[in-house]
Amino acid sequence: MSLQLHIDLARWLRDRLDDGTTRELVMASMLNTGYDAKTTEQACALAFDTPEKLDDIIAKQAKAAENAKPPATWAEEFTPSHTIALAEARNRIPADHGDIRIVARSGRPYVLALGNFLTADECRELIEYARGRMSRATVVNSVDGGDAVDERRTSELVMLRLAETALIDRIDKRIEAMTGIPVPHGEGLQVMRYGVGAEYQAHYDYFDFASPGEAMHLKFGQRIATLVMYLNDVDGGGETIFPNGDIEVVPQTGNAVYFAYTDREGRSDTMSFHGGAPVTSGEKWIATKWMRERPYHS
Ligand SMILES: O=C(O)CCC(=O)C(=O)O
Ligand SMILES: [Fe+2]
Repeated sequence: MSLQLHIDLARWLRDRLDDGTTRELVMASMLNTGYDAKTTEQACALAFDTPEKLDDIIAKQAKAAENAKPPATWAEEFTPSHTIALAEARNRIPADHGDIRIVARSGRPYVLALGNFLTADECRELIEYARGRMSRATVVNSVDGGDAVDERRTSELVMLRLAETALIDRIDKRIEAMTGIPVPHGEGLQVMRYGVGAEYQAHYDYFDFASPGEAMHLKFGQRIATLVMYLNDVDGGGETIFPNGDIEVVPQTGNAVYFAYTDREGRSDTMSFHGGAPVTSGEKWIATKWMRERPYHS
């Protein structure tokens, strides 16, 4: 049986071949990010022993992704399983720290740009808390050192636990109050820092049932919505982009972007394809909350 590689993993493996990362490091990195031993073994055998097959997969999957259309049975209007009900009727959402403002809306992809989700003080506190805890986001890159090619891929991150600090608890509860998605459905906040040139290539946040590397994540339930909070002003670039909707959200301290991508029947919306554009000047700090269809934490 041939291995089905998710396009993101295939591209990542291609990049590691290009930058000369060793097989051992690639394997360590995959295991570290949660791939099981068998998938890791098979993916590395494919990439390192038969790179032409890897390129073939990338070419085929890229084409398939381009052609991917939502199923014909979908209504023209996407109805996410979770919307922020208040946001549809009003321009402000009262919260514990003041009003969250709706800055922009899109029906499909379902996207809300939000102002004042966090206060400037909260952003500063979160950055300071995360700064000393950032891990080598990708083992591979940090070993390669800081050359320009590597830097494009390098973002540092830290996963924080629910209620790890009073501030994190407050933010998680604010997200619950705004979205109606209970705190235990949320993964721990992830804080990420991008330097100049760093980006997050366009992707789906939901997991692909067809991909063995991702299927394991589904046992904790599918992701249904994401909130990306911007913790600082970025001098240049770093927009969150939704190419299918031609939407760019500019990162600004305390603002956020919420997007929901699962309909009431559990189907994930391909229109939610999105990424973080390269930072061209300054740095970019975000905190991301991914939310699941059912409790992720028990
Ligand atoms: O960096 C961004 O603006 C997007 C981040 C993102 O897509 C994610 O954290 O899932
Ligand atoms: Fe994302």
